Amino acid sequence: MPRVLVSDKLSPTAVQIFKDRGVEVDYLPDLGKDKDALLARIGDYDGLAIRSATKVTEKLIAAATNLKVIGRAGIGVDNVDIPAASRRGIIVMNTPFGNSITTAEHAVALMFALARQIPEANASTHAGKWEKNRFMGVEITSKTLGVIGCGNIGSIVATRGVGLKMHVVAYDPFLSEERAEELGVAKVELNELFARADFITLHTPLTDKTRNIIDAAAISKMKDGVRIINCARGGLVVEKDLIAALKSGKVAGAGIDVFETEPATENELFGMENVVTTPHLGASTTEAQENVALQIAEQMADYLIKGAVSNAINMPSITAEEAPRLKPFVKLAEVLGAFVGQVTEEPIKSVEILFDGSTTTMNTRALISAALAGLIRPQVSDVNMVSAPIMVKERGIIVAEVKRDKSGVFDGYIKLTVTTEKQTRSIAGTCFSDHKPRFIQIKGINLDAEVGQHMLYTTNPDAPGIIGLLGTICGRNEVNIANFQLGRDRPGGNAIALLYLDTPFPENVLAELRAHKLIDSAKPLHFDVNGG
Ligand SMILES: NC(=O)C1=CN([C@@H]2O[C@H](COP(=O)(O)OP(=O)(O)OC[C@H]3O[C@@H](n4cnc5c(N)ncnc54)[C@H](O)[C@@H]3O)[C@@H](O)[C@H]2O)C=CC1
Ligand SMILES: O=C(O)C(=O)COP(=O)(O)O
Repeated sequence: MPRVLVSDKLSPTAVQIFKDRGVEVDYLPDLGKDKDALLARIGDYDGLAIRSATKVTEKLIAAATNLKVIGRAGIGVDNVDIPAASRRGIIVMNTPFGNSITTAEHAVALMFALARQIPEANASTHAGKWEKNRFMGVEITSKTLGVIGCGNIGSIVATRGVGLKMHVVAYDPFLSEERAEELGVAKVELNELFARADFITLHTPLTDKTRNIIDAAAISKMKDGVRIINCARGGLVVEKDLIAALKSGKVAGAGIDVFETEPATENELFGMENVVTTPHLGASTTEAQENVALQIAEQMADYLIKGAVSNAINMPSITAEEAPRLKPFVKLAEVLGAFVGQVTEEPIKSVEILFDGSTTTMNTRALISAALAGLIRPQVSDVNMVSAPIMVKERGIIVAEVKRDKSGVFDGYIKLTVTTEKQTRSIAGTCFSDHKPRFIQIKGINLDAEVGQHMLYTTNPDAPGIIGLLGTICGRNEVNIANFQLGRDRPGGNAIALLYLDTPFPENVLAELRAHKLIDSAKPLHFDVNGG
């Protein structure tokens, strides 16, 4: 039974779902804050369910020897070292929509709180001061709202702004003109947004590109008296620059939910009159927490129990519906990769994966990941569909995908072509209705070979005697041949033989075989035909 640790505070719904789905679960909501205790226990778990308090560092991942999936009950995954997780083959998934409305509403709430100084007025009224003349707000109607990052949350904020009769301008390099029009916002460049906005709200993920997007230089381009709202991530705003601008009056107010360092218990922003702060509450509503807890538990259980992948950051999605059709082709892609990976001894420069006919309509991203995993497994044993693309990229290997209409007798097939400094190798295969992978072409030579756990691959001149030679050697060494396939490019030309054996071909007989005049090369191959 797979075992999951919940190390942040999640709705009890998650725990119930894990139990109902047959996943053992430990709910330790404070463990995420205790780095050492988490490190000591993480090795016991197949899954880790978190929010933003648990920091999944490279060190934690190294200790997580059984971990297969990290589930973020929420959106931002900047607290997870994704490259480290990917390298270890651990899937990282989130719930990209579950808390977006709630977070957008929090941004709007902070905008109103700033415009009407509600927190200070509230504190003053509670203190019995009745300072009616101290508080003078601004209307938001007809003001310009600048949205930086117009994805799920930003676009909800934008439409709320439109509904509140604001002029909304948005900066997002990935926002299309059509989508902007649909939302009723003007798509602008960042400097124009700075120049025009009365309120600026941030909704980008924290990445190397967005870090410090609001610094002193950016603030200097803004209108005097601008108000800034950050419900995304602390690192987007340089806090010391914001504080200086608040002190000088350049920025009239800031609504800050997220901080450079969290938990934020000491911060110069605290106590400033024109600053409204909340302790990372963007996602904290009953509705959102119910949504994200339910979703992450279902997604993690789906993966751990059925192998279905949804909302993964580092792996293509595989739906529960497509999984059965895709599975044999994932295996096929993997054995094609494994074939080339085992016969290639020099560094690989590029890989082309061609999808022909019916395979073009499949989840080719998943199939490419599987082919790459098979390809590099002979060099890095601990690799899977999650880690293969990143490892291939780290090795500087260029990967190309080609799709084409049905071109031959097969309904569809996959062809892998690998180029090294010395040569180009290709292999093609398909699956028939028995769902078993078959090699249909090697080095441009057609054949029809079942894939077995133990195989022997030889290249040889097309000449009489090869079958007898291989049969005799196998017989003498008590290796039973389950299947024997031959192919050649032309009579008397280049030929190949592929033997499917019941046991591994003995290593000590290889030298003898390779020395024979009928053999150009001989390579024992191993395929994981049952796993995965
Ligand atoms: N305060 C809180 O409790 C919460 C905070 N968040 C934060 O909000 C962020 C945004 O969430 P979603 O809208 O769901 O993400 P999303 O991925 O739907 O949207 C992000 C948008 O930012 C855009 N973007 C990326 N780089 C950019 C750049 N350099 N400049 C401008 N735009 C850029 C993207 O094109 C995308 O449209 C999350 O990454 C998370 O960090 C999310 C939920 C709750
Ligand atoms: O979903 C997100 O990105 C959030 O920031 C929400 O964080 P939380 O789950 O409340 O710790």
